[in-house]
Amino acid sequence: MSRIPVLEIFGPTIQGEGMVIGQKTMFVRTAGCDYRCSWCDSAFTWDGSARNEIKQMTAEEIWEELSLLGGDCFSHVTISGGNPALLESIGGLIELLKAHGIRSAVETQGSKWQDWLTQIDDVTISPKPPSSGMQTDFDVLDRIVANMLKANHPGVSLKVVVFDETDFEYARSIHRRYPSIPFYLQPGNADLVEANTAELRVKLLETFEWLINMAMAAPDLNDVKVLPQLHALVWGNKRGV
Ligand SMILES: C[S@@+](CC[C@H](N)C(=O)[O-])C[C@H]1O[C@@H](n2cnc3c(N)ncnc32)[C@H](O)[C@@H]1O
Ligand SMILES: Nc1nc2[nH]cc(C(=O)O)c2c(=O)[nH]1
Ligand code: SF4
Ligand SMILES: [Mg+2]
Repeated sequence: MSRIPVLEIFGPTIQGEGMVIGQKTMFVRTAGCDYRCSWCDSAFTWDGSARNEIKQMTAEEIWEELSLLGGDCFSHVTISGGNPALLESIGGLIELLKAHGIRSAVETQGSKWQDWLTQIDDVTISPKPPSSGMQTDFDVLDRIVANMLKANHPGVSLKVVVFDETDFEYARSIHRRYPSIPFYLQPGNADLVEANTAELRVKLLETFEWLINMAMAAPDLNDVKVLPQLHALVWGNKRGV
């Protein structure tokens, strides 16, 4: 039985980002990432700081935990990380969720392909802009987008986090490269240590407003959706929400 390294299972909560923002959902967060984004808000999934919390779980064990936590108050599960697309074993979990009538979503950066991606209802691909310190492998990203288009997948979107003007230009180039994919812009949270949510909200709303203004002035982004991290506005930098 192939296992999945799980760092946290939480919910029900709302999806705070992107294409299904506001959707009531459970979260399964896997351990491990092939990237090391400078501003990663989930660095504990890969920096070793939470290594003692990683549980190697079967799909059935994950389902049990989801049921225990969510009872009958959920019909949607979001898989995030880390990078869940590192794990072939997620395929079995998706099948099990489907068998229970549960819809699924995934958050991934578009650096790895898995066949199970086509089985997910809401697929968010989030290529990383220059401020992350990461470099996009466009051969891989092109192939992932092409595979999703070939599968006629109805629920795929691109979401780019933007911290500065260089990131904004990168985001534009992503939209230009894949014009048929619904495109989302998300302001970066630059203060991952602020424990005072009221103070964090002010900063997050300022960067949200900056990003709205940038997008409104860009004629090549007339179809873009600009969204804040809703969960950060509500719960701040708290983990497991
Ligand atoms: C923690 S990542 C996990 C999934 C996958 N590794 C990825 O990056 O898409 C989930 C989402 O959070 C976003 N994110 C991470 N750190 C952030 C930050 N400081 N501010 C805004 N968004 C952030 C990522 O860009 C991604 O869209
Ligand atoms: N509520 C909530 N929404 C989210 N959307 C993406 C998240 C993530 O960390 O992948 C996330 C998260 O951690 N919490
Ligand atoms: S790709 Fe996602 S999980 Fe990995 S370091 Fe970047 S933001 Fe964090
Ligand atoms: Mg998050």
